[in-house]
Amino acid sequence: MQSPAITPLHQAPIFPSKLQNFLPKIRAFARTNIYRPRMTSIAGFGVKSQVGLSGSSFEDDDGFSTLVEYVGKKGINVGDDLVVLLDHIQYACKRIASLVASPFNSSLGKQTGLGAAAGGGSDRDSPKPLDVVSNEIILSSLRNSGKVSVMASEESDAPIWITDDGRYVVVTDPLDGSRNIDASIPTGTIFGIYNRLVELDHLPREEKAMLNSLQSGSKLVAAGYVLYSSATILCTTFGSGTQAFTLDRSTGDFILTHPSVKIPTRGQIYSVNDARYFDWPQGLRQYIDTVRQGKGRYPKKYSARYICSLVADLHRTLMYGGIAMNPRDHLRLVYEANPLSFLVEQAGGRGSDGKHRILSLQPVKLHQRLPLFLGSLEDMEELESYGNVQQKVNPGYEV
Ligand SMILES: O=P(O)(O)OC[C@H]1O[C@](O)(COP(=O)(O)O)[C@@H](O)[C@@H]1O
Repeated sequence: MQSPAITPLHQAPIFPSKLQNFLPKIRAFARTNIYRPRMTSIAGFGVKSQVGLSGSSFEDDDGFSTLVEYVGKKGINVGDDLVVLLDHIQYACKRIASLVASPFNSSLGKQTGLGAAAGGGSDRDSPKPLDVVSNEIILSSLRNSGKVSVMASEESDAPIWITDDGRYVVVTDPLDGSRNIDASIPTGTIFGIYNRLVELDHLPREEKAMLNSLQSGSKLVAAGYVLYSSATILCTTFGSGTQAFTLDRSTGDFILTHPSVKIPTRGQIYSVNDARYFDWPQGLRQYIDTVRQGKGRYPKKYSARYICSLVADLHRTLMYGGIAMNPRDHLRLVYEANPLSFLVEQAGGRGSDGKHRILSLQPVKLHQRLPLFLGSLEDMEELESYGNVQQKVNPGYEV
């Protein structure tokens, strides 16, 4: 059977085209007629008190705040340019959410050798079509925002220069975990936002694109991930706490559901690909052996959870505590480790390569890989006390 024709990306609607014309009416109807619980009752979060903006006018009449309202003038006011950029990023992510949930995604998700054409380097896993499509969706949104000078993505060998006067630099993994997509396992988009370094404006494009993308994570202005799972959740930070918003499919808005996310100081869960045990260094083996027997500083047996989808494993870790780790040189510093470490730190946790704080590392290559440990403060301290936890033996795993 022939695969269905794919709508060109820039034309692909979030909602079916017939519905599109009625969207304003549907939204108005949903706002007034669909029962929505008061914010204070959602998931047990007392939104108004936790967010510190109690009763502020960025909430609508229902006491709800959308992402755009939250970052806008009546909310935390991150500045008009960043609001516009964020609005375009969330739009792109809604399109990706729709794509990964599409009945046609399994035909898109197969390896087709598009990797080389899309600029996949031999050093990296060849991208699958869904990665490529997601990349194009984000690139098109960043272009349309008019606010971005450079986009650096997992899917391109080199950063893409977009416009000279864009104020921001965006680093992104457009669709992490896409290797799991055929099994409908959660995936995610990761992004980080830097200011453009104006002092580099005089350099040739390629050079300034690369140098702008290799900024240290400590310079991030904002970062976030979007989890595509049973709910679509956008979790973000602007350097003053971490907030999470859940997509309301009836209106298409991201609603603030998890204000001021705080990772528990200790969890009872470790998240790692256990099959690599025999390639782990002594320190990591000892740590895992200890906590799973309940013989660590916290005298309870730990549980293992591993989805093998970084955003999903991290989201669970933020909610329940513990450590999400990949001890081998696999994850990327620039567009995975840095944005996620910024988020975790802003939620009160720690991001480390097993030896150093991630945000203190100076990237030297765009697709630089490293071991990554993200989690609760006390768990991270205990892990690092075991010394050698980085897996340096990294044989070619098939899956
Ligand atoms: O094979 P491992 O070491 O378990 O790595 C799995 C990790 O790789 C990732 O799939 C990212 O790698 P890719 O970008 O190459 O798919 C993460 O989502 C996941 O956490």
